[in-house]
Amino acid sequence: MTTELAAVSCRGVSAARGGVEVLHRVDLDVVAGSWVSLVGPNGSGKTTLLHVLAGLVPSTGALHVGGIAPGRASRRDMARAVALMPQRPVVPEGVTVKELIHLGRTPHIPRFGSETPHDVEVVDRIVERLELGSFAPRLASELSGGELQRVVLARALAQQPRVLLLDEPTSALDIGHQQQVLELVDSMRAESDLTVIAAMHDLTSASQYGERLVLLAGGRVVADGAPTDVLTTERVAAVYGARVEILDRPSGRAVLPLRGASEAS
Ligand SMILES: Nc1ncnc2c1ncn2[C@@H]1O[C@H](COP(=O)(O)OP(=O)(O)OP(=O)(O)O)[C@@H](O)[C@H]1O
Repeated sequence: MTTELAAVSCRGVSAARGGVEVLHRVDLDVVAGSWVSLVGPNGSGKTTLLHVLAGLVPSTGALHVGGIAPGRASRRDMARAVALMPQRPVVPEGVTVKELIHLGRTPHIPRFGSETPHDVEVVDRIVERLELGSFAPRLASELSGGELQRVVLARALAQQPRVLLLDEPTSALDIGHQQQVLELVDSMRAESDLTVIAAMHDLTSASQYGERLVLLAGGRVVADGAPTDVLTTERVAAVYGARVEILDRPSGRAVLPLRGASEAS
Protein backbone atom coordinates (compact mmCIF):
# COMPACT_ATOMS: atom_id res chain seq x y z
CA MET A 1 0.00 0.00 0.00
CA THR A 2 1.37 3.44 -0.85
CA THR A 3 1.52 5.92 2.01
CA GLU A 4 -0.33 8.55 -0.17
CA LEU A 5 -3.46 6.41 0.10
CA ALA A 6 -2.97 5.51 3.74
CA ALA A 7 -5.19 7.50 6.11
CA VAL A 8 -3.43 5.72 8.96
CA SER A 9 0.10 4.39 8.97
CA CYS A 10 1.70 2.69 11.99
CA ARG A 11 5.18 1.19 11.89
CA GLY A 12 6.41 -0.66 14.94
CA VAL A 13 4.11 1.33 17.24
CA SER A 14 4.35 0.45 20.94
CA ALA A 15 2.65 2.10 23.91
CA ALA A 16 2.54 1.73 27.68
CA ARG A 17 -0.25 2.17 30.23
CA GLY A 18 0.59 2.61 33.90
CA GLY A 19 4.28 2.14 33.11
CA VAL A 20 3.77 -1.24 31.44
CA GLU A 21 4.03 -1.79 27.68
CA VAL A 22 0.61 -3.04 26.52
CA LEU A 23 0.86 -2.45 22.77
CA HIS A 24 3.79 -4.14 21.07
CA ARG A 25 5.20 -3.11 17.69
CA VAL A 26 1.94 -2.70 15.80
CA ASP A 27 2.14 -2.30 12.01
CA LEU A 28 -1.04 -1.02 10.40
CA ASP A 29 -1.87 0.79 7.15
CA VAL A 30 -5.46 1.83 6.57
CA VAL A 31 -6.63 3.03 3.16
CA ALA A 32 -8.52 6.34 3.10
CA GLY A 33 -12.27 5.83 2.91
CA SER A 34 -12.22 2.27 4.26
CA TRP A 35 -13.72 0.72 7.41
CA VAL A 36 -11.45 -1.40 9.58
CA SER A 37 -12.96 -3.24 12.53
CA LEU A 38 -10.62 -3.72 15.45
CA VAL A 39 -11.47 -6.87 17.38
CA GLY A 40 -9.90 -8.82 20.21
CA PRO A 41 -10.57 -10.00 23.75
CA ASN A 42 -10.87 -7.73 26.79
CA GLY A 43 -7.58 -6.08 27.57
CA SER A 44 -6.03 -6.89 24.17
CA GLY A 45 -5.17 -3.24 23.48
CA LYS A 46 -7.98 -1.97 21.24
CA THR A 47 -8.71 1.17 23.29
CA THR A 48 -5.00 1.82 23.76
CA LEU A 49 -4.43 1.65 19.99
CA LEU A 50 -7.35 4.02 19.32
CA HIS A 51 -6.03 6.44 21.96
CA VAL A 52 -2.57 6.28 20.39
CA LEU A 53 -4.10 7.10 16.99
CA ALA A 54 -6.02 9.99 18.58
CA GLY A 55 -2.83 11.37 20.13
CA LEU A 56 -4.08 10.79 23.68
CA VAL A 57 -1.51 8.15 24.64
CA PRO A 58 2.18 8.57 23.77
CA SER A 59 3.80 5.90 21.63
CA THR A 60 7.09 4.93 20.08
CA GLY A 61 7.53 3.99 16.44
CA ALA A 62 6.37 5.84 13.31
CA LEU A 63 2.79 7.05 13.20
CA HIS A 64 0.69 9.15 10.82
CA VAL A 65 -3.05 9.66 11.08
CA GLY A 66 -5.10 11.76 8.65
CA GLY A 67 -1.89 13.25 7.26
CA ILE A 68 -0.43 14.38 10.58
CA ALA A 69 1.70 12.95 13.37
CA PRO A 70 -0.22 12.61 16.66
CA GLY A 71 1.72 14.01 19.58
CA ARG A 72 3.49 16.55 17.37
CA ALA A 73 0.47 18.33 15.84
CA SER A 74 -1.50 21.03 17.67
CA ARG A 75 -4.71 19.91 19.38
CA ARG A 76 -6.67 21.95 16.87
CA ASP A 77 -5.01 20.36 13.81
CA MET A 78 -5.43 16.96 15.43
CA ALA A 79 -9.13 17.56 16.10
CA ARG A 80 -9.74 18.58 12.47
CA ALA A 81 -8.13 15.36 11.27
CA VAL A 82 -9.26 12.79 13.84
CA ALA A 83 -12.33 12.33 16.03
CA LEU A 84 -12.60 9.73 18.78
CA MET A 85 -15.89 8.43 20.11
CA PRO A 86 -14.77 7.15 23.52
CA GLN A 87 -15.98 3.97 25.18
CA ARG A 88 -16.80 5.81 28.42
CA PRO A 89 -17.80 9.37 27.57
CA VAL A 90 -17.51 12.00 30.27
CA VAL A 91 -19.97 14.85 29.87
CA PRO A 92 -19.76 18.17 31.67
CA GLU A 93 -22.61 18.99 34.06
CA GLY A 94 -25.16 21.53 32.89
CA VAL A 95 -24.52 21.08 29.14
CA THR A 96 -27.45 20.37 26.84
CA VAL A 97 -27.39 17.76 24.10
CA LYS A 98 -27.39 20.46 21.42
CA GLU A 99 -24.50 22.30 23.08
CA LEU A 100 -22.53 19.08 23.41
CA ILE A 101 -22.93 18.25 19.73
CA HIS A 102 -21.98 21.81 18.77
CA LEU A 103 -18.69 21.33 20.66
CA GLY A 104 -17.73 19.07 17.73
CA ARG A 105 -17.49 22.20 15.55
CA THR A 106 -14.92 23.89 17.84
CA PRO A 107 -11.83 22.94 15.78
CA HIS A 108 -13.43 24.50 12.68
CA ILE A 109 -14.25 27.86 14.29
CA PRO A 110 -11.47 30.45 14.02
CA ARG A 111 -9.97 31.70 17.26
CA PHE A 112 -12.07 34.67 18.48
CA GLY A 113 -14.63 33.71 15.79
CA SER A 114 -18.12 32.32 16.15
CA GLU A 115 -20.18 29.63 14.48
CA THR A 116 -21.24 30.22 10.88
CA PRO A 117 -24.54 29.13 9.31
CA HIS A 118 -22.55 26.22 7.84
CA ASP A 119 -21.59 25.01 11.34
CA VAL A 120 -25.24 25.17 12.40
CA GLU A 121 -26.30 23.30 9.25
CA VAL A 122 -23.72 20.52 9.83
CA VAL A 123 -25.01 19.98 13.38
CA ASP A 124 -28.68 20.15 12.35
CA ARG A 125 -28.16 17.54 9.62
CA ILE A 126 -26.47 15.11 12.02
CA VAL A 127 -29.13 15.67 14.70
CA GLU A 128 -31.77 14.89 12.10
CA ARG A 129 -30.02 11.79 10.75
CA LEU A 130 -29.55 10.37 14.24
CA GLU A 131 -33.11 11.37 15.18
CA LEU A 132 -31.87 13.31 18.20
CA GLY A 133 -34.13 16.36 17.75
CA SER A 134 -36.32 15.57 20.73
CA PHE A 135 -33.26 15.25 22.99
CA ALA A 136 -31.68 18.56 21.90
CA PRO A 137 -32.79 20.70 24.89
CA ARG A 138 -32.15 18.02 27.52
CA LEU A 139 -29.14 17.90 29.81
CA ALA A 140 -26.60 15.43 28.43
CA SER A 141 -25.82 14.18 31.94
CA GLU A 142 -29.43 13.02 32.33
CA LEU A 143 -29.56 10.75 29.26
CA SER A 144 -29.63 6.97 29.34
CA GLY A 145 -26.40 5.18 28.38
CA GLY A 146 -27.63 4.42 24.86
CA GLU A 147 -29.02 7.91 24.28
CA LEU A 148 -25.72 9.43 25.39
CA GLN A 149 -23.78 7.08 23.11
CA ARG A 150 -25.68 8.41 20.09
CA VAL A 151 -25.14 12.02 21.20
CA VAL A 152 -21.40 11.44 21.60
CA LEU A 153 -21.30 9.91 18.13
CA ALA A 154 -23.13 12.98 16.83
CA ARG A 155 -20.44 15.21 18.39
CA ALA A 156 -17.69 13.15 16.72
CA LEU A 157 -19.47 13.32 13.33
CA ALA A 158 -20.01 17.09 13.73
CA GLN A 159 -16.22 17.36 13.93
CA GLN A 160 -16.13 16.21 10.25
CA PRO A 161 -12.82 14.42 10.71
CA ARG A 162 -10.86 12.61 8.02
CA VAL A 163 -10.45 9.65 10.38
CA LEU A 164 -13.19 8.54 12.78
CA LEU A 165 -12.16 6.32 15.68
CA LEU A 166 -15.04 4.48 17.37
CA ASP A 167 -14.54 2.63 20.64
CA GLU A 168 -17.39 0.15 21.08
CA PRO A 169 -19.85 2.54 19.40
CA THR A 170 -22.91 0.33 19.88
CA SER A 171 -22.20 -1.31 23.25
CA ALA A 172 -25.16 0.43 24.95
CA LEU A 173 -27.57 0.39 22.00
CA ASP A 174 -30.61 -1.74 21.27
CA ILE A 175 -30.52 -3.70 18.00
CA GLY A 176 -32.46 -1.05 16.06
CA HIS A 177 -30.23 1.79 17.15
CA GLN A 178 -27.14 -0.38 16.53
CA GLN A 179 -28.18 -0.69 12.90
CA GLN A 180 -29.11 2.99 12.66
CA VAL A 181 -25.73 4.11 14.00
CA LEU A 182 -23.60 1.70 11.96
CA GLU A 183 -25.54 2.42 8.75
CA LEU A 184 -25.22 6.17 9.30
CA VAL A 185 -21.47 5.96 9.89
CA ASP A 186 -21.08 3.74 6.84
CA SER A 187 -23.09 6.09 4.62
CA MET A 188 -21.00 9.06 5.83
CA ARG A 189 -17.87 7.02 5.07
CA ALA A 190 -19.10 6.43 1.51
CA GLU A 191 -20.26 10.04 0.99
CA SER A 192 -17.19 11.84 2.28
CA ASP A 193 -14.24 9.44 2.03
CA LEU A 194 -14.21 9.18 5.81
CA THR A 195 -11.90 6.50 7.20
CA VAL A 196 -13.44 4.48 10.04
CA ILE A 197 -11.57 2.41 12.60
CA ALA A 198 -14.00 0.83 15.02
CA ALA A 199 -13.24 -1.35 18.04
CA MET A 200 -16.11 -3.81 18.22
CA HIS A 201 -16.90 -6.82 20.40
CA ASP A 202 -19.78 -8.00 18.24
CA LEU A 203 -17.92 -10.06 15.65
CA THR A 204 -20.96 -10.24 13.35
CA SER A 205 -21.34 -6.45 13.14
CA ALA A 206 -17.56 -6.10 12.89
CA SER A 207 -17.63 -8.39 9.83
CA GLN A 208 -20.73 -6.85 8.24
CA TYR A 209 -19.37 -3.30 8.32
CA GLY A 210 -15.59 -3.79 8.26
CA GLU A 211 -14.17 -4.78 4.92
CA ARG A 212 -11.13 -5.69 6.98
CA LEU A 213 -10.68 -7.03 10.51
CA VAL A 214 -7.60 -6.46 12.63
CA LEU A 215 -7.48 -8.94 15.49
CA LEU A 216 -5.47 -7.96 18.56
CA ALA A 217 -4.42 -10.31 21.34
CA GLY A 218 -2.02 -9.45 24.13
CA GLY A 219 -1.24 -6.09 22.52
CA ARG A 220 -0.17 -7.63 19.21
CA VAL A 221 -1.85 -7.92 15.83
CA VAL A 222 -2.43 -11.67 15.46
CA ALA A 223 -4.57 -11.61 12.29
CA ASP A 224 -5.35 -8.95 9.70
CA GLY A 225 -7.46 -9.38 6.59
CA ALA A 226 -10.93 -9.96 5.20
CA PRO A 227 -13.48 -11.21 7.78
CA THR A 228 -13.64 -14.57 5.97
CA ASP A 229 -9.88 -15.00 6.50
CA VAL A 230 -9.66 -13.70 10.05
CA LEU A 231 -12.75 -15.26 11.62
CA THR A 232 -12.57 -19.02 11.77
CA THR A 233 -13.97 -21.26 14.50
CA GLU A 234 -10.44 -22.38 15.36
CA ARG A 235 -9.10 -18.84 15.69
CA VAL A 236 -12.07 -17.62 17.74
CA ALA A 237 -11.56 -20.62 20.04
CA ALA A 238 -7.82 -19.99 20.34
CA VAL A 239 -7.98 -16.22 20.87
CA TYR A 240 -11.25 -15.80 22.80
CA GLY A 241 -11.64 -19.28 24.30
CA ALA A 242 -15.15 -19.28 22.80
CA ARG A 243 -17.15 -21.96 21.03
CA VAL A 244 -18.87 -20.52 17.97
CA GLU A 245 -20.43 -21.49 14.70
CA ILE A 246 -19.53 -19.38 11.68
CA LEU A 247 -22.35 -18.68 9.22
CA ASP A 248 -21.81 -17.09 5.83
CA ARG A 249 -24.70 -14.82 4.89
CA PRO A 250 -25.13 -12.35 1.99
CA SER A 251 -24.57 -9.45 4.41
CA GLY A 252 -21.34 -10.96 5.72
CA ARG A 253 -19.93 -13.51 8.09
CA ALA A 254 -22.00 -14.14 11.22
CA VAL A 255 -20.63 -15.57 14.44
CA LEU A 256 -23.06 -17.58 16.54
CA PRO A 257 -22.04 -18.48 20.10
CA LEU A 258 -22.69 -22.13 20.93
CA ARG A 259 -23.89 -23.19 24.32
CA GLY A 260 -22.55 -26.31 26.00
CA ALA A 261 -19.33 -28.29 25.46
CA SER A 262 -21.12 -30.99 23.44
CA GLU A 263 -21.86 -28.57 20.62
CA ALA A 264 -18.20 -27.60 20.17
CA SER A 265 -16.21 -28.52 17.03
N1 LIG B 1 -4.76 3.69 32.62
C1 LIG B 1 -4.25 2.46 32.67
N2 LIG B 1 -3.34 2.10 33.60
C2 LIG B 1 -2.82 0.86 33.65
N3 LIG B 1 -3.14 -0.11 32.78
C3 LIG B 1 -4.04 0.18 31.84
C4 LIG B 1 -4.65 1.46 31.74
N4 LIG B 1 -5.51 1.44 30.68
C5 LIG B 1 -5.44 0.21 30.16
N5 LIG B 1 -4.56 -0.57 30.85
C6 LIG B 1 -4.22 -1.97 30.56
O1 LIG B 1 -3.79 -2.02 29.22
C7 LIG B 1 -4.22 -3.25 28.62
C8 LIG B 1 -4.99 -2.91 27.35
O2 LIG B 1 -6.18 -2.26 27.72
P1 LIG B 1 -7.20 -1.69 26.62
O3 LIG B 1 -8.20 -0.87 27.36
O4 LIG B 1 -6.45 -1.06 25.53
O5 LIG B 1 -7.86 -3.06 26.11
P2 LIG B 1 -9.17 -3.29 25.24
O6 LIG B 1 -8.83 -4.29 24.18
O7 LIG B 1 -9.75 -2.01 24.76
O8 LIG B 1 -10.14 -3.96 26.31
P3 LIG B 1 -11.74 -4.02 26.47
O9 LIG B 1 -12.23 -4.90 25.34
O10 LIG B 1 -11.92 -4.67 27.79
O11 LIG B 1 -12.27 -2.63 26.40
C9 LIG B 1 -5.06 -3.96 29.65
O12 LIG B 1 -4.24 -4.95 30.26
C10 LIG B 1 -5.42 -2.88 30.65
O13 LIG B 1 -5.59 -3.40 31.94
